[in-house]
Amino acid sequence: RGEQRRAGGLGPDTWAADFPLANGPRQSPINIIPKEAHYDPSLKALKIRYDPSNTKGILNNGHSFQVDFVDDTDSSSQQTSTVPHPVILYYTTLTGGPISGVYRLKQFHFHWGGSDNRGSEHTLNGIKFPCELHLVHWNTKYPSFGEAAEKPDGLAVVGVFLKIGAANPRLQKVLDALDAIKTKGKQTTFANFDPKTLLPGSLDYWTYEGSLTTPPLLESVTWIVLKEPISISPAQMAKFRSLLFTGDGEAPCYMVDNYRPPQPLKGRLVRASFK
Ligand SMILES: NS(=O)(=O)c1ccc(C(=O)NCc2c(F)c(F)c(F)c(F)c2F)cc1
Ligand SMILES: [Zn+2]
Repeated sequence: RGEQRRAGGLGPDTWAADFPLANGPRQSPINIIPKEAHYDPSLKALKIRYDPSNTKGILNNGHSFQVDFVDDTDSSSQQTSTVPHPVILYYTTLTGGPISGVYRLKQFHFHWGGSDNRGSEHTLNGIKFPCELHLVHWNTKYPSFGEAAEKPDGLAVVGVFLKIGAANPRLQKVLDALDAIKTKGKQTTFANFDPKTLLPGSLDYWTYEGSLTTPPLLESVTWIVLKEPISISPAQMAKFRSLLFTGDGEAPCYMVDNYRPPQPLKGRLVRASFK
């Protein structure tokens, strides 16, 4: 895809000019070779705890769409103009796995291709999946996501592969909201969505130290990539591909191929939570 335009910016091959981290020592995504991963019996099971009241909205951000969660306590984010909300009692949190401490879910989003032979960011033995889900969490030892994004242990992203198969009923609520956020900058309300319903039966994972996969490519992500994919049907994939990179009034450009290809491992260890 090289220099091919991705609306609102140029492709991954051009990022190094403005973001020198693009050629850094711990960039993401990577190609995962299961046979070269090291089983680590000290890795704990992932624990995800979800509070249904946490979902905030769904947004077309011009390079993907994301479902945002309430992840801060300041009143502005929870008070509506008239009715004050009770302070959220607890958040959607990730603990266990390769991380220590409590990480809070901020948003989830996807990456996908223009056809079923590409779209995922991580690859398995060089194989690309048509789509990949990212659940983005930040370490609550830091005051905010923005601060955490600058720290080497600041973020944890759970990656889930999607493979073509039967229609996935768990995706339907997300898909139904896409008509309202077709163009860049559009957002709509989205309530009571349990992100745990998007996870596969097994929480076996590979983990390695990496980065954000879009600029500013910050090297602050502990990646946790699940071994078991979830399914998505061709019709559901087509719905993702009907979104636009472009804003209202711009020449329309379909939101496809919003993935960064695998980056050099540079000596990093990939650990497996399973034999
Ligand atoms: N594909 S992925 O690796 O899962 C990924 C996850 C999150 C972001 C993100 O939040 N970007 C905007 C953003 C930043 F990149 C920051 F560095 C920051 F501090 C922000 F507050 C912020 F919103 C980018 C890529
Ligand atoms: Zn992502």
